[in-house]
Amino acid sequence: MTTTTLRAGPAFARPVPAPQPAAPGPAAEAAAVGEPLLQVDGVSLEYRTRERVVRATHRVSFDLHEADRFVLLGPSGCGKSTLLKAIGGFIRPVEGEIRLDGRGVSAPGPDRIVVFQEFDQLPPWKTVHQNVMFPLLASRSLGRKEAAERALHYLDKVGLARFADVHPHQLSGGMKQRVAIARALAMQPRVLLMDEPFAALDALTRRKMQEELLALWDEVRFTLLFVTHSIEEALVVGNRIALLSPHPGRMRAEINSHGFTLGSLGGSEFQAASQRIHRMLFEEEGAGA
Ligand SMILES: Nc1ncnc2c1ncn2[C@@H]1O[C@H](COP(=O)(O)OP(=O)(O)OP(=O)(O)O)[C@@H](O)[C@H]1O
Repeated sequence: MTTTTLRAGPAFARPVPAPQPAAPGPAAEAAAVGEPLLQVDGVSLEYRTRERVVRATHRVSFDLHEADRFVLLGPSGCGKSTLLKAIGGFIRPVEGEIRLDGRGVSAPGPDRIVVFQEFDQLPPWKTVHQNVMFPLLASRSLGRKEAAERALHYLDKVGLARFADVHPHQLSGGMKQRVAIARALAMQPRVLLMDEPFAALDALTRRKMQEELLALWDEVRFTLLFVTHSIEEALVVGNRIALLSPHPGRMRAEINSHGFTLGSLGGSEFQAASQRIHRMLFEEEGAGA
């Protein structure tokens, strides 16, 4: 779809139908041909403490297909990180189901790797190379020689092969995030989950990292689920964007955004799209979903 299509309201945003009750029964059998890679199906998530229950998301549904760059966009507290944790297998839905390749997700696994915002996700006593090798060895995915080769391959992809033998404290914030991305991609997950990975970077580095992520995607074509609360970042990084309403998060709309790139920044179509999303997120509160 081109940016021209994005001007047209109905094609730009597809309103989300009324929430359906959670699908009953066991997880589906093996993935059928053409079935989405990841299905989030009527998922409600809660935190339970002794005093109260906090509902983080309410009956959220979306599908991811191979090589999608799918963005979860919504205001602070709408449950984006919680959804990512549930897809990672760290939290179980109280209703609905998450399926990967047609099978219910019930625990963390090497097919779903998360890159976080924090710079301290790399053990400081390991070199960059050892950091990228570590999950490959810990999960027994590869032997030492193959893990070393695969790690170097992905370090090269993020432009850090020269830094293989240094320790994380010798790297800038952006470089540490590149190592975290290389480490995640080296596992060759079915879905790469990124939770505001560039939010702690300065504006210029953040833009550069977005550019590099897109270049990397062009080369590797991984499937990405990316969380952000930046409208601009969502439009640049995603080919599809799910808009979540404020707490508890519900699907407000899904937007097709693959006509935008970093080159679109500042352009009138880009600004119009940003403003429309802003209105959908904040001004039409209560009118949607
Ligand atoms: N461990 C927890 N215990 C209780 N409530 C929690 C916990 N973690 C998150 N919450 C609540 O769940 C809701 C969703 O939080 P979550 O962190 O998923 O939102 P978010 O959209 O990722 O926000 P942000 O953009 O600020 O990171 C919020 O109301 C939050 O206060």
